[in-house]
Amino acid sequence: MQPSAEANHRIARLSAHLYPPNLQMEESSGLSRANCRAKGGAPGFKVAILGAAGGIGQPLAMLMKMNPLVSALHLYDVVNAPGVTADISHMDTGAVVRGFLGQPQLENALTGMDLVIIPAGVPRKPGMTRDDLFNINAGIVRTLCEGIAKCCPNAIVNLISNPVNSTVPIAAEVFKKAGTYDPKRLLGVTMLDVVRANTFVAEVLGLDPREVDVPVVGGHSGVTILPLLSQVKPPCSFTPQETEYLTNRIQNGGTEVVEAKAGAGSATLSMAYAAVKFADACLRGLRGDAGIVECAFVASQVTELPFFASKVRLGRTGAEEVYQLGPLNEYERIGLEKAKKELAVSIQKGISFTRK
Ligand SMILES: NC(=O)c1ccc[n+]([C@@H]2O[C@H](COP(=O)([O-])OP(=O)(O)OC[C@H]3O[C@@H](n4cnc5c(N)ncnc54)[C@H](O)[C@@H]3O)[C@@H](O)[C@H]2O)c1
Ligand SMILES: O=C(O)C[C@H](O)C(=O)O
Repeated sequence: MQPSAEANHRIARLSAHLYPPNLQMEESSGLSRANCRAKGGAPGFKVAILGAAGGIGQPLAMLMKMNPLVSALHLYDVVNAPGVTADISHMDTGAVVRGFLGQPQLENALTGMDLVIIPAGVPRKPGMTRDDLFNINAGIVRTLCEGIAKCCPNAIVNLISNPVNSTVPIAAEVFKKAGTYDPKRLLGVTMLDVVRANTFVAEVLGLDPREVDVPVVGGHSGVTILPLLSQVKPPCSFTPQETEYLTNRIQNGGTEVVEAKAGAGSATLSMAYAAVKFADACLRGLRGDAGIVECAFVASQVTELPFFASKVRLGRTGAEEVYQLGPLNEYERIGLEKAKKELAVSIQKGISFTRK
C-alpha cells in the first residue's frame, strides 16, 4: 500500500527533525519512517559534542547517548558527522541524535544547548608536548567558542582540546569579547588526571580504584598536573619512593599513552570515559543535585593565577564554588611552585592569542 499524503508529510517532518537537510537518508522503500510516531520533547538536557567524529568524540558520543539525563545529543564535526550520527542514532536509548557537518551547520548544532563538550582539535604524536598543539587548536577553539557565545551563551562548556592550560583562557577571552563570559560556566576538563591518579594509587595500595579519590590540582600538562597524595581518600600514607613514582606516573600518563600508540594519537577511550564522568557530574549539578564535587581547570582565586584546577562544587549555574587546596606537605608545596611557574606562561599565551 502506498503511504497517504498525510503519512508522507509526517515522514518529511520527522526526517527534518532527525537530520539536517544534507544528512537526510534516502527513503528507498517508502515504508520505514512512515510508521514512526515521533515523540516530542522528552525531558532532559540538550548536549552538543564538537569534534564528535574524532578518537575521543566517537566513544564520548556513544557514552552520552547512554546517559539518561540527555534528551538531545548534537554531534558536530568538520568530517564524518553523518556516519557517526547514523550509527549512534540506532542505539535504543532515549536521547534523540542529530548530526551537523561543517562550519555552516555550527549554529544549528549549538542553538538551545545546555552543555557543550569540546574535544575538537589535533592530538599529540610521540616527541610532542601539548603546547606544540597550540598553533592549530587555538584557532579551532576560538571559532567554536564564538559560535557558543552567539547561539548558546548560557551553556556549560567542558573544554577538552589541548593545551587545556591555554585553550581555557582563549575561551574566556572570546566570551569576554562577546559580553557573555560567566566564569562558572567554563570548565577545562582535567578529569582524566583524576581517573589516572585513582587507578595508579589503587594499584599501589591494593585497593579497588572505585574506592579511591585523589585530588589533582594545577593544570593539565607535565609538572602542572599536581596530585595531592597527602589528601587521598581513604586516608593513607606513601613512602618517598611511592610518592615519587606516583607523581611521575600521573604527570606523564598522557605521554605513556602517546608513546604506546606510536603515532596513532593520544588517549581517546579513557578520555571519553573521563569526559562522560565529568559531563554527567555537570548535568547532575544542573539538575540541582547537592554535593557534586569534581576537579576542573577554572577561573580561580585559589592562587595568584587567573585559572587553576582544583575541586569545584557543581550546581545549577556551573562551578558554583571553587575550593581552596587544603594543607599541603613539603613535597606538594615544591610541586605547586613548579606548576604555577609553567601555568603562568601557558595562561598568558592563551590570553595574548585572542587579544592579538
Ligand atoms: N583534556 C584532556 O585530558 C585530553 C585528553 C585526551 C586528548 N585531549 C585532546 O583532545 C583533542 C582531540 O583528541 P582526539 O584524539 O579526539 O583527536 P582526533 O584527531 O581523533 O579527533 C579530533 C576531531 O576534531 C575534529 N575537528 C578538527 N577541527 C575541527 C573544527 N574546527 N570543528 C569541529 N571539529 C573539528 C576532527 O575532524 C576530528 O574528528 C586533542 O587536542 C587532544 O590533545 C585532551
Ligand atoms: O597526552 C595528551 O596529549 C592527551 C591528553 O592530554 C592526556 O592527558 O592523555
